[in-house]
Amino acid sequence: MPVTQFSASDPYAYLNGFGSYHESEAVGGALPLGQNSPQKPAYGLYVEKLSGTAFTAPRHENQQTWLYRILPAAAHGNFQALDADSYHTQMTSEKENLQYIPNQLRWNPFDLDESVDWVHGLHLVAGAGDPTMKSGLGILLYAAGRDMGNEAFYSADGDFLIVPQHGVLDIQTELGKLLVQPNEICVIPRGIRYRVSLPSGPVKGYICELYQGHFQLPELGPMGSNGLANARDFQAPVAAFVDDEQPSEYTIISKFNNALFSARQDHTPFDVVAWHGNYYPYKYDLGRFNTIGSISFDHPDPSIFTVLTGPSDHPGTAIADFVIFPPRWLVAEGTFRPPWYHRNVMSEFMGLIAGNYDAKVGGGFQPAGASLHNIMSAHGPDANAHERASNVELRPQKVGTGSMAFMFESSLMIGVSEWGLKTCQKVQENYNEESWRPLKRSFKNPET
Ligand SMILES: O=C(O)Cc1cc(O)ccc1O
Ligand SMILES: [Fe+2]
Repeated sequence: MPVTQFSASDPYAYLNGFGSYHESEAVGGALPLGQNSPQKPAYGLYVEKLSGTAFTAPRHENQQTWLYRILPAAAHGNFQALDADSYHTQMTSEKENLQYIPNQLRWNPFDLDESVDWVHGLHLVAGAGDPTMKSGLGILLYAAGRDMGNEAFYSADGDFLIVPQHGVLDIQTELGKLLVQPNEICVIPRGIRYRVSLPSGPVKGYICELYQGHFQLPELGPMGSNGLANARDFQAPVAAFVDDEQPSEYTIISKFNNALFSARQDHTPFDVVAWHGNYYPYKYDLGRFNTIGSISFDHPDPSIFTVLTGPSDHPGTAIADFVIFPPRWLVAEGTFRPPWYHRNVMSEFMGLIAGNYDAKVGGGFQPAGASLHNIMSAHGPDANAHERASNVELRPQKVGTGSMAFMFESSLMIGVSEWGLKTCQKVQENYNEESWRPLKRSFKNPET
């Protein structure tokens, strides 16, 4: 029975820091000193480089990791396309385009599916752009109830930002293990192979796949050098490997232009004994977010709640911002405290991990549900929330206790997949009618 060897006694030990240069070895002396690729690496390991940016990317953007492993990742058979009906990462089963519609959309909670594993539990619900052009993003929902077998999955399309809503993910990556539960998130950069087990039973949640660039921390501007998500709270795994002397059959599943391919190999892909670099998976506890808000008046833009941003080439304009609405105090004086009614030049896809969201008190936005307010689609508090917030006594108030809503906000127009619009059967037909039609005129024209 192969045994996983870790670099520390705790299999879930982590290295702290966002965008840091880390190194980790599960066996002392596995990392070469003073060079990356010695003629004879220690212990007969192979050296492999994993690039996260172009070789020539400027230093401040450059991301790469050197792996010291038992066999190189290249040692596998040819990839074969999987039957497209067996998975749900494409736009439609007929491979048609996403549908772009200006309606406000809201989904009832998505179901668990105990019959499938991580890979087969991925469902593309919405997106924009094209992984072949390295532009845009995909929004996926996952629901799974089975451990992956002797399999490893990677996406060549983009970085997965995973937002668990229910259940624990035990993620064995090439670089080590991550245990991720609701109210935490993790990012698995493209190319990194991993296998998901479910130690607490079925899981479901949301994924933002960034086809373009990588997630980074937002600028803090006049806020100064700390606040929001602090760099030291991001955690990368320590090196952990399986020393599998007997040949073992493994399947590698590749997500490539949203289609899935599989290849066989006769050795474990989780054989990285040591690594060093700044291209690695990481997790973050949303409870550590240092929430900042108005201490005078008016409702600030939700950008103050940005955890991570996937920038476009235009400064300040994201392909995907990951924004959270954590428990917080509202103290603004003389202010309508929930979000204003608005039309946004960006698209807003929202989900709810737990609790409720203060802008929607009608009950239709539930944990494991979602909403999409596309570019310039008007939205805001529902009639009940408006009524309450317009009349409430403005004492300091703690909102969102036990709650966590989030938003994937994108400068791109978001299309919805056939699965998202029809197959999932979760779209609320009357979202718009129930939320805003009940709003009454209260205008009293002083001229008449
Ligand atoms: O629409 C929403 O609920 C998200 C949102 C929240 C907020 O506080 C300000 C703007 C915004 O789009
Ligand atoms: Fe909004």
